[in-house]
Amino acid sequence: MSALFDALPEGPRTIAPGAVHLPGWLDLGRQRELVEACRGFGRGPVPYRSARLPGGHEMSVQTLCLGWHWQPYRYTRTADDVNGARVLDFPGWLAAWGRRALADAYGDPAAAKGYDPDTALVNFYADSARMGMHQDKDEQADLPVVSLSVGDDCLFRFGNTATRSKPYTDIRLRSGDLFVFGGPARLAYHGVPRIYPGTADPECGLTGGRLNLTMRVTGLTPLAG
Ligand SMILES: O=C(O)CCC(=O)C(=O)O
Ligand SMILES: [Fe+2]
Repeated sequence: MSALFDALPEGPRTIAPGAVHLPGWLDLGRQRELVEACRGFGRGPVPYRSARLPGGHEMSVQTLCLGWHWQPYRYTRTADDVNGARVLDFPGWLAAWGRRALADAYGDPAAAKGYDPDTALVNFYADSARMGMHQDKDEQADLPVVSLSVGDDCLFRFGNTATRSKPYTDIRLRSGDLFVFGGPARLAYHGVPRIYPGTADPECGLTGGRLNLTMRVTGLTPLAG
């Protein structure tokens, strides 16, 4: 296990082949660092916003993107549904966290070494925000998604690759938890049916709500978009 991060209070839990939950992967100091970084991203050229779905419905989470801008359901370099600005570059330190996450989740440092995420979606959930069951399938690469959570606990529902309904596993994701899904679980449906307000340790850097960052490999070329 990495020296940069505290020893895990519980070991990794395999939820499905390719899907691993590592409770408490980020210590409180790292959680605060991530919160601070995400606050800083919001002062960048593109603010957090609630994405609008093609049917007109606005998502209840507020999202900011790094590297590539995601809008339902595609990636572009500029935030065309916000203010047209180019999103911030994907930070090198975050890619390093992603490699460490993969090494810890799968116990395969060699495979983790080549992981080079080029986009991240940072989601902020207020108390009543939620995210419906969906697949992360706008990427053109099949490399794993690395998910980090800080702030209030949530109910995270991790399902199967065929339908948005059962069978699924309900997991409580807490501040500092890492969840990785790749391989046969890469296209599994997942969602966040609820947040548990007031459950975060204020020392994590967030006094309310939940922050989740997922990093991914788009498989898009830098000249596109
Ligand atoms: O908030 C989470 O834990 C999941 C977020 C998610 O599924 C997404 O951004 O695609
Ligand atoms: Fe997702």
